[in-house]
Amino acid sequence: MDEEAVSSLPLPDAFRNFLIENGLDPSIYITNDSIPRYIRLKPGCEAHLEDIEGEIKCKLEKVAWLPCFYSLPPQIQIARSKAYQEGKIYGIDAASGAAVSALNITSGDHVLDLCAAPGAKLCMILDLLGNSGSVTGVDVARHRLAACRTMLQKYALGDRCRLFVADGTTFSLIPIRVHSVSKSCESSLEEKVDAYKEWTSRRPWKERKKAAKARESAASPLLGIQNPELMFYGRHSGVVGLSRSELYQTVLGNEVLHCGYDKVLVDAECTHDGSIRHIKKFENWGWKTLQRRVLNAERTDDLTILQLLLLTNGFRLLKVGGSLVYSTCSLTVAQNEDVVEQFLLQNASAELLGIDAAKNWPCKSGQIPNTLRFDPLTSQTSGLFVAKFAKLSI
Ligand SMILES: C[S@@+](CC[C@H](N)C(=O)[O-])C[C@H]1O[C@@H](n2cnc3c(N)ncnc32)[C@H](O)[C@@H]1O
Repeated sequence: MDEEAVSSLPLPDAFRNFLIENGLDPSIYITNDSIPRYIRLKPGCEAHLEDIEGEIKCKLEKVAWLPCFYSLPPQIQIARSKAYQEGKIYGIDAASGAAVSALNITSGDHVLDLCAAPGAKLCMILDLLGNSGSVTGVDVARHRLAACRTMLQKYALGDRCRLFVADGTTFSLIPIRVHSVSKSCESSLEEKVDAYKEWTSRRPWKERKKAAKARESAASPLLGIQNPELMFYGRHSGVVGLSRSELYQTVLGNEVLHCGYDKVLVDAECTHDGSIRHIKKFENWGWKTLQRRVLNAERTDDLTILQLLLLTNGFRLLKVGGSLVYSTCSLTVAQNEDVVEQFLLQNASAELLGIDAAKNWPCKSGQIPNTLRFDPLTSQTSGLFVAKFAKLSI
């Protein structure tokens, strides 16, 4: 694409310069306004498809390469529809759906979602698990995780989920199956006094005060590392009946190799440059804010450090034989292939895997074989980078 055509794209200068500095071709965003919206139909709701189409007054096109996904024109609003309000459909980009599919979730898996909020991928993972396994969602941003909790409740998907406000680079809790093995022999009656009861949003004042106090002290660096804040847990998440010490039990050294998660998703914080819908929000907030808060070179250097730390900690919590998907909605090499390369250099037990299902996916290979890149022009989706790793025993 020649320079004139690039400069006529409806993109802010700061963003266009960022793309050029990172060797990205701005022409991939040319189809911007025609990229469809995607929804995922909750399993079991297929019979309602015609009613849903009637409600939103448009035909839903089945996405041939991704089960349960449908596309619709970008201008169609679904938020007011009954199907959306009743949780029969939820919005999730098809590339995000592919990242979750790459995890190959199977019945009974214990899954860790290390950057979970606002929670579209978490919902899909829970959908895929049905009445088995568990999901642990972690996010450092309390308000975003609160939105995630609301989403789980709306779609009635939270039964096997627990949510923690925590830093994913240091989060250390393993899936609850380990606690359930040890709890009968190790817990004293005294500990059981503070056993978790069924979760309710209407917690007594005394309990809320205690939680707020714990949060306050967690903010004070002088008082050392605090337990992550448990923000939500479903009835079958394994939390109900545990004492605090059982919930916050961590494992030592190599134990995690056997007791860790079966699957881990690290959908890392990034510059979001693959998602023009996200970038365009800065039209209202001011392009200067985009430059300062998102595209700033110093901040992106910090981001790549954070991404590597998140990937490393997610992998640490994976059991041997388990698999991890790393994704970002950035298309820069620095936040993707470079992070993957660094990670592989530092982790001899990590193997970069091919993604079988991807043979039919409308995406390109990344700069490292086996990694994938979705972009708006090639894929008719938001931009997304996906890499999958296995944990070997060494
Ligand atoms: C790309 S978004 C995740 C989107 C989410 N997976 C979904 O599908 O809706 C990245 C998330 O990482 C979170 N985050 C940033 N730094 C983090 C950290 N150190 N630990 C855990 N989460 C972090 C952000 O708050 C943000 O919610």
